[in-house]
Amino acid sequence: MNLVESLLHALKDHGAHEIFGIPGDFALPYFRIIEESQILPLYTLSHEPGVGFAADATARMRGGLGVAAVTYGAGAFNMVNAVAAAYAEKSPVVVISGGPGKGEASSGLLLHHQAKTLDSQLQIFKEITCDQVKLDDAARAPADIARVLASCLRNSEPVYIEIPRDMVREECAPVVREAPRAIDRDALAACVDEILGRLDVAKTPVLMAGVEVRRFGLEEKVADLSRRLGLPVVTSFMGRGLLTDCDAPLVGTYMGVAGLPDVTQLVEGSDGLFLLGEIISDTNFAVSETRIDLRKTIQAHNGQVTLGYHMYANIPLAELVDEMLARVKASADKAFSVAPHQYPRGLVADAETIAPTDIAKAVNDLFAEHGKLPIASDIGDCLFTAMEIEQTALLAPGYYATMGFGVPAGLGLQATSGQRPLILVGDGAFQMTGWELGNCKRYGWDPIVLLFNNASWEMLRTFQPESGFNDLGHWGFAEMAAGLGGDGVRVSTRAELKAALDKAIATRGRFQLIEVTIPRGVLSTTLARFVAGVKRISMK
Ligand SMILES: Cc1ncc(Cc2c([C@H](C)O)sc(CCOP(=O)(O)OP(=O)(O)O)c2C)c(N)n1
Ligand SMILES: [Mg+2]
Repeated sequence: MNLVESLLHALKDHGAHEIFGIPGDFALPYFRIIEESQILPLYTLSHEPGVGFAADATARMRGGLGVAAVTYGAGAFNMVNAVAAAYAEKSPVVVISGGPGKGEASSGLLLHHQAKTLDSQLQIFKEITCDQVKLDDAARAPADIARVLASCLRNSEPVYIEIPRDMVREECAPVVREAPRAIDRDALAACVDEILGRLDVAKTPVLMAGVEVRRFGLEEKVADLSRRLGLPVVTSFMGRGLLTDCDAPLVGTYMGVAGLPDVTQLVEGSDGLFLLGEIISDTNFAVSETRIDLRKTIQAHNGQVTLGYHMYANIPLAELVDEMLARVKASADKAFSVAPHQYPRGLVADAETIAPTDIAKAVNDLFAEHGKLPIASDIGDCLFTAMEIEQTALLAPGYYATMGFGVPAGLGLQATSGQRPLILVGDGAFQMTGWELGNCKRYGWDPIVLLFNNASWEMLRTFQPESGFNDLGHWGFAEMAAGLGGDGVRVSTRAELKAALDKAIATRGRFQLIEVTIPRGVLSTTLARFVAGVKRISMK
């Protein structure tokens, strides 16, 4: 077996299901082996940011590893932002880059695609990955690959693998998975004792499920644990979509001043807030009505548990949840029932213009009639609108907040799960990566795309209305769909929106782009609450 085949088998063995990529001359040799070996399916896209976002989405949607394959220099550097997003949001993406062969590295010439030194790329990716390797020694390669892929899964963070292009066909032994790292069982037991003790004395304990619960495949177990403990469950803004298909007492999404008052009160009034797998970020906690004293919370994330002023190191989330389940038996007297939140429905299909919350109503009506679709959302008001849509699987960069994620993530979602996605994207973000829809026809993907066209960087305008640079003008997105291989329609009234969604859900095999004209300055209910809340807090 050659070195690339050994890597591909290892990727599959560690949970990769497909590869997204764009080749280059430094990558052609290893792409050839991907293509001829058929070990993992390869999907090529048009721009490396899309490759990174799509690979990230496959890991978020299905678990396991996402794989983004690129060429050296221009390709890899083009993907830095998407990998940074995956790192920030703890998504296990394996970055594979072709690289200069060992012979050419010593040619004394500056190589094309080289930035500063030949190692600059590796150095830059060290800042946004948890482990790295350059496969320049076939004898060492199996152990190096095992180490790096184990790091990727253990930390749920991206890793970087560079393949010198003259190494790809070197004979290489199969990769043997690293043994799981041992943990201190006594420390784990003491930690669980302390957590259960804290929760037991709390009058209003609450469990907040964060993204690590999904990343480590723990949703069902966490739902079971919350029922046994009799804890109401909320998700953070980033964690929206978690536990959707589980039998958990899920109250809603905590968004501080921008969220539902009863959820905000439940979280901010709790004397036992258990943050499980949560990223302690500003988008999750900075807009609290009453500042949450994080020192009084129980925080389990990044492989450690913090209670008050002390911390238990090396407590993997999966081990913690398993140990708690082993200690807490089901107890009917702690059963906790939650009145399901009523999301807006019943769009009036009339000649009125469309507000983002009308879009949420139309989608909720569609879900009620045809069943739910998983959602991939970009950032902007489309993501705030997603908070008004029924709970469903949701992929979105809710913390790192990069634009451009939505469309490629929807393609990755459909490629890895086979499910038809609903993509929510603003006009500004669509201008960045929306063109990846042109790849749908080759692969038979047929997302439904709701393009929120307010002809503006509206989120920026809400905070700086005096700036004219937020005006984007009207692009004819609907007319462009046909040229990209899909169907496009522009809608300006609520009746047109309903008709367009009815047609889209009934049409398979071609992407359906619905360009929704939204009057300038009209925000979703959630974003309006967020802006008012942030302004109110900033004046305190
Ligand atoms: C890659 C990238 N570039 C710039 C930004 C800054 C930024 C926002 C965040 C705050 O940093 S929100 C926003 C405007 C988004 O416009 P659009 O997609 O049309 O959505 P909407 O009109 O609903 O705002 C920008 C430019 C970003 N988040 N990501
Ligand atoms: Mg916009």
